[in-house]
Amino acid sequence: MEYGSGPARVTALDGLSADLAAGSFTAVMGPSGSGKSTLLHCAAGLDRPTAGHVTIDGVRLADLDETGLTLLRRRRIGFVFQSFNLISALTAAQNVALPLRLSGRRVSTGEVTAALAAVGLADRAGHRPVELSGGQQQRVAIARAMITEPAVIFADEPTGALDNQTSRHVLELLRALATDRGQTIVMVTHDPVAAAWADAVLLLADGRLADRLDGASAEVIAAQMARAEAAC
Ligand SMILES: Nc1ncnc2c1ncn2[C@@H]1O[C@H](COP(=O)(O)OP(=O)(O)OP(=O)(O)O)[C@@H](O)[C@H]1O
Repeated sequence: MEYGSGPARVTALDGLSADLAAGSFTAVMGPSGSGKSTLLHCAAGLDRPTAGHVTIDGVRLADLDETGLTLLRRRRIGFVFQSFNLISALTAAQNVALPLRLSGRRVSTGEVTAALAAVGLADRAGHRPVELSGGQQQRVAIARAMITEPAVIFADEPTGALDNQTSRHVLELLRALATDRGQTIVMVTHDPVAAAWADAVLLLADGRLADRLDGASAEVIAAQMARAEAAC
């Protein structure tokens, strides 16, 4: 994936190839500028790579026009961001229902209540984001991401703004989505403790896949990260 042209050209991803199995939980790590966000954006169909291709749930993204891509994102992909990105004027329940409304599906209260219950917030359905803690807001964001039963959930630093205890709760939820519901989770993180919840860690350096760690502990991940940062 290249940005810009001429002397301003930047190769953000270079020859990176990864196959993420359905129902797997993958963490993406690497020094600042190593291409993590670019990878997430390309993989989620938010950016089109200048070369190479992305296949999600059997669909080649390059074969879709903008409308097709938008529909795929709405129906097959969920997003969770570091800053929660909830709509402040809407209640928790209305925020969770939004992806269903956007994809033109009828919204049943039962469905929304079930999603909020799955993240432990059944009793906060009528609260607006400002009336919820950071961890509760992130759990609403996860309920919103899972309501369409997407094939893949992309999470960009989902615990970056949370304390340890609250992060743990959010990571348990993401882990359960992969293990219990077979959803594929791809999470960018700087935190080796968060990454240790994943099945595998992709370590990027300079837009390339520098290493892949399977089932590694937080200590092993931290040591590899330190090595990668020292090499930068
Ligand atoms: N829109 C853009 N235009 C030009 N260059 C870009 C653009 N987006 C990213 N880049 C460049 O591509 C490279 C990878 O950036 P990216 O944001 O993917 O890194 P990152 O690993 O997510 O970094 P961080 O941890 O700091 O968020 C960087 O050199 C960055 O400057």
